[in-house]
Amino acid sequence: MPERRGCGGFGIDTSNMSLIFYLIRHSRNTLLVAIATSIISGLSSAGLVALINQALGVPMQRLAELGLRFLGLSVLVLITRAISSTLFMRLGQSAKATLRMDIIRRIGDAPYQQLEKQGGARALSILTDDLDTIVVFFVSLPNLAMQGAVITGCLIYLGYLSWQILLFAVATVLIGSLGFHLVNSRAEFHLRSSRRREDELVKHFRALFDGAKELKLHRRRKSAFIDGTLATNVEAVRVQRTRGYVLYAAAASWGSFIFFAFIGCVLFVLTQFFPVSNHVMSGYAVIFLYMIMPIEGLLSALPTISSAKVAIERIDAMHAELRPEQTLAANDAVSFERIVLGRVTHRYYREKEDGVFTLGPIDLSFAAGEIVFLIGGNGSGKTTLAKLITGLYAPDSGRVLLDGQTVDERAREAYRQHFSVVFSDFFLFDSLLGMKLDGLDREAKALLEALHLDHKVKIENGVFSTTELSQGQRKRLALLVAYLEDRPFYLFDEWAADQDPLFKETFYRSLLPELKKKGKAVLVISHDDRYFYLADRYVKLEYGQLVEQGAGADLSPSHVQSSS
Ligand SMILES: Nc1ncnc2c1ncn2[C@@H]1O[C@H](COP(=O)(O)OP(=O)(O)OP(=O)(O)O)[C@@H](O)[C@H]1O
Repeated sequence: MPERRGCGGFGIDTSNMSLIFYLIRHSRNTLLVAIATSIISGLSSAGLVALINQALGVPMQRLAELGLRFLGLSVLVLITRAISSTLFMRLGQSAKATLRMDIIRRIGDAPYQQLEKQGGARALSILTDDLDTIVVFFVSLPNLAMQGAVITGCLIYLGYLSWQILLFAVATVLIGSLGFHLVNSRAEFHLRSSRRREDELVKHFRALFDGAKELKLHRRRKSAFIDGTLATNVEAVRVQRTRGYVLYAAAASWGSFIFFAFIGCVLFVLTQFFPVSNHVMSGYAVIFLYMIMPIEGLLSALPTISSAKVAIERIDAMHAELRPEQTLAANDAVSFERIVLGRVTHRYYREKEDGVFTLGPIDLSFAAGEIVFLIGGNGSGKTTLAKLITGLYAPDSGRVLLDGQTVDERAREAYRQHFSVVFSDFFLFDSLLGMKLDGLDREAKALLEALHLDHKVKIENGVFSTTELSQGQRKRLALLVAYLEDRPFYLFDEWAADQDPLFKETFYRSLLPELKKKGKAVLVISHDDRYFYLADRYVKLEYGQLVEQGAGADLSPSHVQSSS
């Protein structure tokens, strides 16, 4: 049975499950122990208050016995608090690691088209800020649980002293929560908006580095970008965050006010209607004093809880959007005879221009041992066609056939393993990832020499000594990686554009024929018209349509002859 891929990380399909539930399930036992110890610790603290109050009213000879119980409870508080803090700390970090790997795997499994559309800014911001927010929440959980337990314990003791007061306390909590809920939902709205703004900011932060040359060379551009675009976004985040936190502060003040109003009503009003003994009265006072800290603690933790909620929503949303490709696991492809494109199309919808670019319908075929040149003007759709041919894009309509078999979603991952590609916007990893190491260094060194890179780059255990090279040299290194991949279909997107004339010659006259001789299919996207005639076949695109094709020899080399 072929292995089915495309599930969430850790082999669990999390697609229909909120991540937080997945996390809770993932570490259920630890979480249960951590919560239980927090509650025990909180209740024991409340027990200490009850003991203190009891001690105020008992005869001297019972003090020793109460003292022993007090000592026992104190030790219990100490141990349970230490256990719960440690466990929650570990849970926080493991939640972060789990979520991080889960998101990374999701991104790895998502269709290229989706990644291209989404861009990296939001994912980066989730992988850093949102996950940190969740850790902060986990770390504050033991305190929250303990404070909750202290309050519950105090309320129970209050109920034991007087059930009427308990009822009044419950009514107060309900009224308090109602007001709090109204403020909180508004504060969350501001938090959400500010997080979205921050995604934009991450994009601009990148431009600050990627566009450093363009900014340095143009003072007004730099000032428009920094004082305009960036400052506007930074300011918008400041305003929204401030509004959110001010609302939380208002909610916390409201909570405090309600609590003190409750104490005032009990001590100064209700005791008039339900007279109590001095002992019960002092019990109320001790409980109220003891409850102030945890209540303030809970109220000040509101932003942490809400931020974690927003972070989880964002992770869930990204999870839902990054639908993994339902592919079968793929091995390296050995060979193929023919790849056929049957009336394939691809459309880009351009929101800003309110228009579409349509490539196709295109009929094409490629055979092993053949060199094909893909030519055409800028924006005619050559790179888009390359992404369709290599399986990075699924056709919007039409189909791709590999040796007569339709390449559907399940087969696409295996299909992609047929291609070694150097795109014009290629990315160069600093090591030969995913390749077998035996003999690799030797082969790579020979290629470094052939590509005149041996004086610049060394290779040791598949790791390049540097990738800090000129653009043309980096392209040669990318070509080396493609060579070592040794796959049946080679695609070069304007590879020779950055090469000096000598290397252009080597590329078109030696490297390409060599690949052909090895039985590889080769597709070369090129604007070098002086070499077009070297192709076995050429295809020409204009405005997304295949307008011309024929034998390379039909394209006159007169240009070459006259210039040489
Ligand atoms: N990711 C994208 N989203 C939306 N439109 C796109 C995207 N990529 C390309 N396009 C549009 O599709 C058209 C074809 O682009 P493509 O990169 O395929 O052209 P090309 O023939 O490779 O051009 P060049 O010779 O300049 O590299 C262009 O008009 C471009 O604006």
